[in-house]
Amino acid sequence: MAQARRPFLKMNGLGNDFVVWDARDQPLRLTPEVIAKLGDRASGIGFDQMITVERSPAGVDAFMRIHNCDGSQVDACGNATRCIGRLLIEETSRHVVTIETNAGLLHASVGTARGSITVDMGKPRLRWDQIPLGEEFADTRAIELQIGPIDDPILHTPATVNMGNPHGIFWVKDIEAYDLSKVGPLLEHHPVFPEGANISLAHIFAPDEIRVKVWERGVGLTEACGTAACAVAVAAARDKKAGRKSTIHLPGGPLHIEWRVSDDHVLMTGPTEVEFEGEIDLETLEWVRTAPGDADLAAEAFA
Ligand SMILES: N[C@@H](CCC[C@H](N)C(=O)O)C(=O)O
Repeated sequence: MAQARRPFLKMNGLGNDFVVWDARDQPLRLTPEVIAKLGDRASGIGFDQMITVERSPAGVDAFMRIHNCDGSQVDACGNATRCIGRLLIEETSRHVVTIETNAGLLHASVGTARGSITVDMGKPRLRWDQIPLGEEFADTRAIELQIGPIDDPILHTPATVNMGNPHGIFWVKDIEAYDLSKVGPLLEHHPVFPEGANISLAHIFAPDEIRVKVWERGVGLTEACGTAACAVAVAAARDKKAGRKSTIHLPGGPLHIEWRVSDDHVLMTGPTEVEFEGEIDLETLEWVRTAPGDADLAAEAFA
């Protein structure tokens, strides 16, 4: 049966962008092929992740299903959790909402800076089989892995962290000195990461200030990755390279991360943006913008 035109929202967190469907009353399941077509920036809507908001089986505010733009389904997306948190906070007029994900229940709340949202991303998982890694490593702060010549590796001994999804973090002196679009795919699919991994280059340039560039699993280079920011902050604090609160500077802007001492939870704070509202014909995949987003509305207000 032909599906009617479906409304969607285009949102982003620091340029890490999403198409968001409200499927709470009208279920929506798209094939990986259709998701990949929609995600294509040349011929589709274009996004890093597709987020389907569904009714929560656990009975909390909503369930959030996450697909990368290659069509793969994944368990966690930090920036999208902030975006969905914002929508639910606006909808319910509450200060805190709970979002069910395949990585657990996450709480989103109004952040301290204007317009910002804080998400409690839960506890990082640090054991080799939780990340998961393909073989046993007693210490996941620096695992044996290198690419390039044995005696002069290009990148080596990453820290590994699971924030609901797997992350490998390489400490470097200059994140721009590497072509992450070349080494990223090799590392994402390295056999040491049986489920693949998001790969970060990280440089601590001042106390608790870390510059990060991310190659996202199932996507490629992105402007920002919330779970990577959390993973880097945890890896830095674990290794005493930084304190429990740090600012992670991504190409799209900064995220503030706290790895709370009292309960080991990781809190991520940063902005969200509605880019526009749209509608799509799911038969033909033709889509149109139907309403402006935050930036256009702000511009209109000052015109
Ligand atoms: N952009 C996200 C991470 C999305 C999932 C990731 N690509 C994976 O495959 O694990 C974020 O903000 O965390």
